[in-house]
Formats: sequence, structure tokens, C-alpha cells
Amino acid sequence: MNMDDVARNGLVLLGCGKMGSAMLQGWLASGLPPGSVWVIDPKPSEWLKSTGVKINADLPASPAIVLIAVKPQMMGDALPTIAAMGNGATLFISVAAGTPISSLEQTLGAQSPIIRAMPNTPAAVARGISAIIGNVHAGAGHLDLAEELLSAVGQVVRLDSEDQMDAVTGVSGSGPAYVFHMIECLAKAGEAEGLAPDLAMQLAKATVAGAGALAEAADETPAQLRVNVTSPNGTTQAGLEVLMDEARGLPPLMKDTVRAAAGRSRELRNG
Ligand SMILES: NC(=O)C1=CN([C@@H]2O[C@H](COP(=O)(O)OP(=O)(O)OC[C@H]3O[C@@H](n4cnc5c(N)ncnc54)[C@H](OP(=O)(O)O)[C@@H]3O)[C@@H](O)[C@H]2O)C=CC1
Ligand SMILES: O=C(O)[C@@H]1CCC=N1
Repeated sequence: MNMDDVARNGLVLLGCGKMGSAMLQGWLASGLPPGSVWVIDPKPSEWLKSTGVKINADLPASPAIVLIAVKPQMMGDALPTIAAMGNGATLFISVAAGTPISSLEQTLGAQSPIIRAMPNTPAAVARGISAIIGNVHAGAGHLDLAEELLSAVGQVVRLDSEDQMDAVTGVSGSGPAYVFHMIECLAKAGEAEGLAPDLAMQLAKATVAGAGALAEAADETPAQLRVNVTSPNGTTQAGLEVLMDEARGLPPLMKDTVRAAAGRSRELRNG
């Protein structure tokens, strides 16, 4: 099965909030016909209505893919809508944080091919990264199909074990929010040094975006790129002595941040 089969047999998107719409935007931009997409969402946005996809319409009996993008806490209400498609050819992909494959199997059927994925919101600009892992019924063809679908919105990595998903969620699923907060903090710090808010925000956004692009494009490691900015006894060294402090700086803070997010992912296993 490939994206041509998805266009022919249909893709059902269950839940079209922030993550569902970020991905849908990418799929439509990459050529998936709107007429091949069924979206189920209680309050469709104006953007969704403008796309030409089928919204809250009768569903195909056996779509190629059902992508589940509701909150973990909404699973109980939402999954019965699609449970009848289980135990057949339909591939289920869930992006829900925490919800284990075993719990999805209970509702969708023990014979269903199910893939758990953790994307992130830069998918909206095709710069996301998704990690995927499947159940025993998700064969190589299903994983290839999920990878092809998610590749339309960024990079895809395959996990060896579902246990890795909590740490992945703490790093790349939630990670964009950490980076957005870094932009906010950098801009505020610029304001504290006397810059106008607009100028401080422009400098902060461009710096984070540019550094991210350089980190991805360069042959050097991020550590070397950092060294390249740091003149001996210069301004960066003075700043990094604060930021890189092993007791009070970013290293322990980032470790605690990712640990808290991964821990919450583990808690969500129980609903
Ligand atoms: N946001 C992110 O960065 C990421 C999110 N995820 C995962 O994606 C999933 C969705 O998160 P996110 O997009 O942020 O959340 P949102 O609340 O933005 O989106 C969920 C959508 O599902 C709708 N919905 C609620 N109940 C039902 C139902 N019974 N049937 C169909 N749709 C329903 C909601 O409608 P209404 O608002 O009216 O209730 C909403 O539009 C979560 O499981 C999350 O863990 C994964 C990676 C990153
Ligand atoms: O905050 C959350 O629970 C979701 C999962 C990863 C990003 N957002």
C-alpha cells in the first residue's frame, strides 16, 4: 500500500485540532486530494471548512488509514466512532501522547494493524519529526506507509521499542514548546537590556531559527558550532558561564524539563 492507495481508499482523521490540522495542512500541500480525506471533529475550524475535505460525513467502511489525533482523555468518547473499521485492512495511526498500543488494541481489535507515532507541530511547515512504532500486525508495508504519510510533514524515525515513546515525547513532541519559550525569554532579556519589544522579538526569533537551520545544515556538531561563536574572554563566554552552569544553568533545567514531560507521558498510560 502507498499514498496512491490512500488517495483511492481514503484517510480518516479523528480529531482536527492543533496537531491534526498541522498534519492535514502538510498532506494537502503534498498532493493528497481533499476528496480522499474524511475528518471527524465536533467543532470544525474555518480553515478546515475551507479545505474541501469531507467533515463529519458518513465514513468509508474500510479506509486505507485512520489517523487518531484526539487528546488521550477523549479516547473513550472518540474511538467507538471508528471501532467498526478494526480487525481488517485499515491501518490505524495514533499520535496521542501516553496512550499505549495495548489500550488501542482493546477498542480497535487485537488483529488491527496499529502504529503509534509522536509527531510535533513544526509539521505545519513540513519541518516536523515523527517517531513511529507498530504492533505485531503492523508489517513492513504498514510501517513504510506510515513513514511515507508522515514524511510529507518532516523527518521520520523508527523506534525499537514502545518504551522509548515517553522519552521521545519529552524531547521532540513537547520540544517545540521549550524552544518557543526560549524565544520568549531571549526577547524579554533583550528588553531588560533596553531594546524595544518588537526589535527584541525579531532578534530572538531570527537567532533561534537561524541557529536551528545552521545546526541541521552544518557538518560540525552543535557543540562545535557553539565554540565557533565563543571568542576567548568575549561576550558569549560571559553569557555561557551563566547558561551552562552545571548546578543552576540549562543542563539541570533541561534534564528536569524532559524528565517531567516523559513522566507525564508515563502517567497518561493509565488514561
Ligand atoms: N499539540 C502537539 O504539539 C502534539 C500533540 N500530540 C497529540 O495529538 C493529540 C491531539 O492534540 P492537540 O491537537 O494538541 O489537541 P486539540 O485539542 O487541539 O485537538 C483535538 C481535537 O479533537 C477534537 N475532538 C474532541 N473530541 C472528539 C471526538 N469525540 N471525536 C473527534 N474529535 C474530537 C477536539 O475538538 P474540541 O476542541 O471541540 O474538543 C479538537 O479539535 C493528543 O493526543 C496529543 O497528545 C502529539 C504530538 C504533538
Ligand atoms: O502536551 C502534550 O501532551 C502533547 C504531546 C506532545 C506535545 N503536546
